[in-house]
Amino acid sequence: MTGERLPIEVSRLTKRFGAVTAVRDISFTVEPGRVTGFLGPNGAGKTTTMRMITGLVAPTSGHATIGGRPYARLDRPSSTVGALFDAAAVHPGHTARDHLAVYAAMGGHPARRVTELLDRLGLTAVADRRVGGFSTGMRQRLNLATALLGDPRVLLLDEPSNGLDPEGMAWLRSLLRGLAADGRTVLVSSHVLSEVEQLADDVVVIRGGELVAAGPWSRLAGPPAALVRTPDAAALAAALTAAGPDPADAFQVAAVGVDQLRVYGMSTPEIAAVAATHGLRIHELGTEAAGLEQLFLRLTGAANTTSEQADL
Ligand SMILES: Nc1ncnc2c1ncn2[C@@H]1O[C@H](COP(=O)(O)OP(=O)(O)OP(=O)(O)O)[C@@H](O)[C@H]1O
Repeated sequence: MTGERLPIEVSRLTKRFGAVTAVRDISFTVEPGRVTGFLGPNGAGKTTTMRMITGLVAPTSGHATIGGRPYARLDRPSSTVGALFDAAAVHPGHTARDHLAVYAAMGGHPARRVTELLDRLGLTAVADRRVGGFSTGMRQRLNLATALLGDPRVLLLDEPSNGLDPEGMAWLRSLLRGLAADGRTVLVSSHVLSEVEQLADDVVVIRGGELVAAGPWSRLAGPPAALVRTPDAAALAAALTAAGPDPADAFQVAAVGVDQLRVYGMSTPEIAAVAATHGLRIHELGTEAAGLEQLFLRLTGAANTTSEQADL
């Protein structure tokens, strides 16, 4: 099994809970050897999708496969897929060592994995303390250790960065990078843009149960936006829109305050040329670095995600 590369394929998955459609006809691929961020606001359908991939929730329609097979048809599911959902299954009276020992026994994993993972996840010093007294960050480490017990080739981690401080985030990043570098498939959900930006190579963005975008982060982020400071903002926005290139969805003009425009999909020389043609004044013209927030703004037209830590 060692070294197997197992992509996750999600194909036209839909899940309805009564009147609520939690996930609607979404398809994407999670590649081995990369960290994929699964991004969406609370209630977007991330957990439901991940539960469908691991067979915990039956889809209303569509299917998901891991290395070409549905989860239920994997030979050794608990050694192939490690999943972290929530801390509910941690008994507060158990020590971290007991907790891992119980899960190792249930999964048929060797007892030495407990000591190895306590060490790898930085939990050796607290291994004999009761989990009930753990901080959220320590609990997250314990949950990750549990997901890694079977040395799985595929990891599905639902909000593993919850409760981690900046040092914890750096640690998580290097852990996930190491797992992916070894050819594992890593899908990690978050509702915080900046976290996904730090952790992921690829991004799958969902909103309201629907797929918004999927692909390598570097390609989705695209070229940087242009920023124009002009006293003729409204007239320039109209002129740029009239001259806007195809495909229309890559081009967008957004007002930033009264005298500034952010323009996607048009170069600064092109913007200057449109302004000159219409006799409009430009006081400043430059580009801003591409980022996930801008990607998200461009894809959804959302207007209020300006701070560095912005949630979707
Ligand atoms: N068992 C269920 N019964 C009814 N509705 C559900 C159930 N599970 C999820 N939902 C609904 O489906 C939608 C998607 O929920 P889901 O938990 O998948 O989103 P999420 O993106 O993981 O959000 P969060 O980050 O808050 O966990 C929500 O409207 C939720 O209320």
